[in-house]
Formats: sequence, C-alpha cells, structure tokens
Amino acid sequence: MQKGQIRVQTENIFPIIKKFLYSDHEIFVRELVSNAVDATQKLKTLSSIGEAKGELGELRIDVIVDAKTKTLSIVDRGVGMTAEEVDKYINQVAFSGAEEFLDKYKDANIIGHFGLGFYSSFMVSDKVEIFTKSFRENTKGVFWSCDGSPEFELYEIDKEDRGTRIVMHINEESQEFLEPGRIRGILEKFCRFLPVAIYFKDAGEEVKTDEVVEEKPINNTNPIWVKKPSELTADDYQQFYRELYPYGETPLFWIHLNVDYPFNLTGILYFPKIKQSYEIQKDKIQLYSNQVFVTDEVKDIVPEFLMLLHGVIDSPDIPLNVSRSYLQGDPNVKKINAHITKKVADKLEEIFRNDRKSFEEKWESLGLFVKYGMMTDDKFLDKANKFLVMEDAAGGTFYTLEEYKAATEALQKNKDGKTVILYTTDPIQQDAYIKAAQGKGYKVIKAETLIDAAFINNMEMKWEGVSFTRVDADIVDNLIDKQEHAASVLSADEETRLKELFQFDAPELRMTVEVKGLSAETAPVVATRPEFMRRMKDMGAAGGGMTAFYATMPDEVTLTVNGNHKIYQSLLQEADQAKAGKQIRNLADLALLSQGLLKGASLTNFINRSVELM
Ligand SMILES: Nc1ncnc2c1ncn2[C@@H]1O[C@H](COP(=O)(O)OP(=O)(O)OP(=O)(O)O)[C@@H](O)[C@H]1O
Repeated sequence: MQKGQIRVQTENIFPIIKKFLYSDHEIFVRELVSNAVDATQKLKTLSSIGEAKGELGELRIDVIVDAKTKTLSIVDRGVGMTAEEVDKYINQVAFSGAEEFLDKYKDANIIGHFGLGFYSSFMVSDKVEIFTKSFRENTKGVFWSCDGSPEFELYEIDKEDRGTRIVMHINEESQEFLEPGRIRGILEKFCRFLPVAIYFKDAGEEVKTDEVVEEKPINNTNPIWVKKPSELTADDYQQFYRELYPYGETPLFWIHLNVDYPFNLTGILYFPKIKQSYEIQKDKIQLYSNQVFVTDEVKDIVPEFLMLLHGVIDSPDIPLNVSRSYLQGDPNVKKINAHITKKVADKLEEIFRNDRKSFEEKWESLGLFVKYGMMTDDKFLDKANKFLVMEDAAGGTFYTLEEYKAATEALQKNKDGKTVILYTTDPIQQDAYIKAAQGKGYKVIKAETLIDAAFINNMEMKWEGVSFTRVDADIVDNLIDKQEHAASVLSADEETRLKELFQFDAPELRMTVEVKGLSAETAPVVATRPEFMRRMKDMGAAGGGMTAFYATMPDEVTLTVNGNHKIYQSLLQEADQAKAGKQIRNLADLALLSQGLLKGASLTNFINRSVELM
C-alpha cells in the first residue's frame, strides 16, 4: 500500500475548489461522466488498431445513486488505469498549474466553466474512491481513496472487470445529489447526446423480481448533427427539433453545419416560426463540445442576429474554459462567427432562388432575421441585398430592392435622382394616403413590424441612391420631391387671408400652414407629418437614449390648404366672419382626423361645432 500527499503547490486546494465552484456544483456530474466517456472511446480506438485485445463486451456507463450508503457512483467499462497511471494522472497531473489558474481567475465568474475534471467531485464529497482495472493484460485492480485533504491512499485490489468505478461519498451540504430526480435532471441536461449509452439507477428503488424492466439509456448516442446531411430526411430534422424543443412549433427550415477546416464544427440551426417580434427568445441554441453539453449562452460564438435561431452547435475548437473577453478576441471564434453568417446567408439565397414562393410565404418570420442581420453585419448585408423583399401594401406582391427600383424608375425618382421608397406603417389607418399614392402610379410597401423603423433609418445610410418616405409624410403631389410647382388660382392677397384664417390654437400640435395649388379633386386640406420629426418621435417612444426627449414633444403637422378647391371661393366671400372661421376650423379638423391627431377636447369641440354648423 502506498500513502502520500497529492502534489499540488497549495496545501488547501480543496477549500478553494469548494469556494469557487460554489455556484455551479452540478458540473461535477458532467466532468466525471465525460471522463468515463473518454475512457470508453479510448478503448474503442485502441481495440480498432489492435492494441486492446479480446471482446470489448457491452460498453456502457452506469450512474448509481444510493441514499442508504449516501454514495453516488459512476461506473464505466473503458480503459481503466494501472497503479502507475493513477499515480500519474490522478495524483500528479490533474492539478499541475491549478494554483496559477486560480490566482489568475479568482475574481472572474468563469471558474465554473473550467474543467477541473476529476477533482470537481470534491465539491460535493467528503471522500472519493476509485476502483479501477486497466484493459492491459496482467495488471491488477487498483484502489485509491482521498478524503479531501491532500493525503491519499493507493493500493492493489482484486477486481474482476475492466474499467473504473468512481464512488463519491456525498457530503452533508450536498445531499441534493442523492435525490434520484436531481441526478437524472443533470444527466438529461449535460449528457443527453453523449456518444456512449448512460444508464441511471436508483439503488433504493424496489424492483419486482417477476417483472422485466426495460432499461432505457438517458441519452441519444447518435444525434443527427454528427451524421451526414445526405443520410437525413426532412422528417429526421423535424423529429430532432421536437426532441430539443418538445413544445416548439415546426421550424421554417434548417441549416446543417459541417466544417472541418480550419476548425471543427458541426451542428444544426433551425429558423423558428415567429408571429410577433415580442415572442423572440434568445439563448435557444445549445453549445456542445464533442457531444457534451456546455452551455446555452452562445453569445460571442453566434452572431448577435442569429441568436434568434434554435438548434445545436458542436465544436471541440471553441475555447470553453476561458473568460468572455478572451472569447471575443479569439481568432477561432471570429472565424466560426463569420462562417455561420455565410452559411445562413447562402441558405437563404438558395431558398430565395429555388423556391421564391415559399420564401415569400415565410417572410413574416424570416424578415426579422434578415433585417436584423443587415443592420448589424455588413458581410451579411452584401448578400442579403439580393434576397431582402418588401411587400406591396396591397399584399401578396414582393419586390427586391432592384425590382422596386426598376418598377418605379419612371415615377419615383426625386430631383436628386434618388429612388423614393414609399412605405406605410399602418395600411388601415393610412389607407387614404396609400390610395392617393397608388392613384398616381406609385408603389407603396409595408413596413409594419417593430424593427422596420430602425431598419429604414439604417438602410438609408447603407443603400446608395435610396430614400424612404412614409406615405402620409406629405401631400401626394410632394411625396416625390421633383421641384415642380402647380399654380394656385387664388390671388396673393387671397392666399395670405386664407393662411390667416387657418392660424388657430392647437396646443398639443405644432402646426405649419401652407397654401398650394393642388388639383381641384384633392381634399381642401391635407394634414401630413414631416418624415424627420415623426421618425424621431417614434424612435424616442420606442427606446430611450438621445432620442427620448423627442417623445415628449408635440406632434408636428403640416396643413396643406388646397387653394384650387372651389370651397374657398365661397368661404372667402362669406360675410359672417364667425361662421367662416368655424368652417375653416372644421376643414382643418377633418384633415387632422384622418391622421389620427384629433383627440380629447379637440375631438369634442369638433363634434359640437359640426352640429352647430348644421
Ligand atoms: N473513468 C476514467 N477511466 C480512465 N481514466 C480516467 C478516468 N477518469 C480520469 N482518468 C484519467 O485521469 C486523468 C485526469 O482526469 P481529469 O478529469 O482530472 O482531467 P482531464 O480529463 O484530463 O481533463 P479535463 O480537465 O478536461 O477534465 C484523465 O486524463 C485520465 O487519464
């Protein structure tokens, strides 16, 4: 028998482990089961190259919880260890550099992500024992035990079967890890797709002898992301989606990632159906390293705009044991990021080209990813410019940017030669304006979703030769500023007088009045909301910052008085000044009403005044 001290520089390494790993105790299960998987995989490899002799038998891992003896055991049938190996790997190697590591990362919250490996078992144990026997011929079994002090025991034992049994004597504070439900839950979280079958057993559970209980492993050892895309059907992908998200709706489509150079990465990303932007859930992508679950916080690894996707990413090349700031600067992570973005863009373009109809049908959900991506990632923007579509206000027709430009070439270029994209944020409320624009042959597109306001601002900076104007931003004749003027039939005096009549108090509005010669069929007064101020106000309302103060400002509105409307001929002749004033006020209110700007007392006044005039 050998007795000795574990050779780490710090005497009190165990209290440190316990303290720092406090928040993430459950990861010891992942660490130990991963070791058992590694030992099993190693044996398979050695056997395949003829270094391990004989039958391997059923290769499985058993996790056994026993409340009576207060132990949790993890049993594998892998390579096992000889006495020398236990001394080398457990006593010496496992902790070299640990002191330095702890010093460096004392303050960071990342230690929970650091694979402390086998020693993490001491977070929850008073004593840990190893019973192991190597696959090598003519070796004896080995017993190792340590109670959490740096002293250990190591001696040979008789052990029949190959492999390793780790027995943890769970400590007083960690009794939760003796609850079968708790352990099962942890296994399902971390070990769900590990490549070796894992069986969970509650030693305290009574088994009736005449009953054949069918054993089912915890995990799916062969998840579809490790298979070749050519071997898989649409059904396989959808079934796997349901396995990941039992309550999720059928996804729109998916992308199978498979890279082996210059880094290793596999995975499947699903585009979920999104009906409302507020349904968006981030943190739905799970990150694995060789099928071991690592985290569902994929920030920094997946581009921000793709955080909305679901699915799994598996890469042994992502440095998991280091801090976030390091991760951001990591060249591999940057490459992975760029690769995922490219793959997603390629896939979207492929669907757009091959099946535009289905692409357009999915646009309601897809548009959100695409627009978000175009705003935040210039590489993606370049590609997406080809497949971003804009839906006509009439519904059912979609234009790409190029198609819209071509279709509006003749009518919608302004004096600077820019294409003016007319949009509506509310086809019902802005119906009159849309009809007027369409009447002139203009194309109006829908921009109704939460993201559109920001998207429009952003694209105006990024797209050359394009500007956006909301369909009610000006009277229809001025929507596309071509610097053409129609003459008014009124004399200069009459215009001035008319302008005066329209000067009245409207405290909640900031009003500008202009008299213009519009066509005789156009309404006598048109209320419009200047694009710039309205955007600022919308942005202020949506989210604070610099623009927040705009939200508190009065609504800005322009009243364009149509000097060519025949109603003014009689109004300007009206002898009863008070009556004329009221009629003028009513015309203005009607225009404001169409913009949804007539509210509260102003609305009541309008109704009373109308009755009076009648
Ligand atoms: N179940 C096992 N069967 C055989 N060897 C094992 C087993 N568990 C641990 N070992 C040996 O002990 C070594 C140290 O294990 P430990 O978990 O501390 O670190 P690691 O697995 O090498 O690295 P990591 O920090 O990523 O877990 C392993 O490399 C392996 O050689």
